[in-house]
Amino acid sequence: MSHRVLVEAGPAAGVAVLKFRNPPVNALSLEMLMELVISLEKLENDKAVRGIVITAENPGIFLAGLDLTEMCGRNPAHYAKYWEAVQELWLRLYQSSKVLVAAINGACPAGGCLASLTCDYRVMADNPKYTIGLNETQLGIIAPFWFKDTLVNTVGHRAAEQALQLGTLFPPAKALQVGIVDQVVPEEQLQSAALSVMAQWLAIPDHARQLTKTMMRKPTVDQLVKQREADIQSFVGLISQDSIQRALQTYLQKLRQKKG
Ligand SMILES: CCCCCC/C=C/CC(=O)SCCNC(=O)CCNC(=O)[C@H](O)C(C)(C)COP(=O)(O)OP(=O)(O)OC[C@H]1O[C@@H](n2cnc3c(N)ncnc32)[C@H](O)[C@@H]1OP(=O)(O)O
Repeated sequence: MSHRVLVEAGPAAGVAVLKFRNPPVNALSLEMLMELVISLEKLENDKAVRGIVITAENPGIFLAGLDLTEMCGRNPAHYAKYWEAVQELWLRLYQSSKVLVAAINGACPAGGCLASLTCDYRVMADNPKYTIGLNETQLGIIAPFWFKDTLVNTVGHRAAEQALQLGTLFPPAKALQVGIVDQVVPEEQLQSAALSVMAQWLAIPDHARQLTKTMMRKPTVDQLVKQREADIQSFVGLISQDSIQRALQTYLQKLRQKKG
């Protein structure tokens, strides 16, 4: 039974809707990652499902990214387990044979942006409070190579380099201009727009679309698969450094003090 992920049958045949519901901000905790992987595996094995719309149950925050509390003050074994789960989610999403459409109905920083970038198409609600991007450098950390490659595959090298170095969080219109999202629509039309684009993608024969997707994504997937363990060790080494721990603690404190 999943608490943090809700899967519903969509209004159209062959379409499921996967909703994030991990209050307060839909951060990707270890439990949330594991529930997502299980839900995605079930959907992947369900032949009746051809497409999945991915969204947040409550508008406002799509996904707040990785859970910072999983990366602060823990031991190396925990960091390793957490990072393996992050890798697993990315591999499931990026290699999914289904059509994935992200209906971005809230803030979408870092790991949230990465999850949306694994989808085949991104529709974002036109709300200036919502931003999207890989903002890792703003936290004093570095996006791993497979985060970077997923962005490069979406927006090209120059735009990705600039966005990554600056850790830019783009509001909807700018995200559309850069190509991080494919469509921006009024907030109340988000779900219908996602279903409409899903129908267009499902009009293509599955086998041809799936083989094309694999052809396009395989080199990026292979890069991580062949050095998965080394990538875990590299993460554990970096995240355990005092300077990185201090940077993350400072960032978390700033988030907490924002309210006070
Ligand atoms: C070094 C080696 C390489 C490492 C590579 C690691 C890659 C990391 C990628 C990531 O995903 S890092 C995480 C990046 N995420 C963010 O920067 C988002 C931070 N959060 C926000 O900007 C805001 O919280 C929000 C999502 C825009 C929502 O704002 P809102 O005003 O609605 O809520 P808050 O009051 O800010 O937050 C409520 C509550 O939640 C806590 N929180 C927020 N984000 C996270 C998070 N990502 N992880 C854990 N906890 C989070 C926040 O601290 C508040 O907690 P409190 O105890 O209630 O004060």
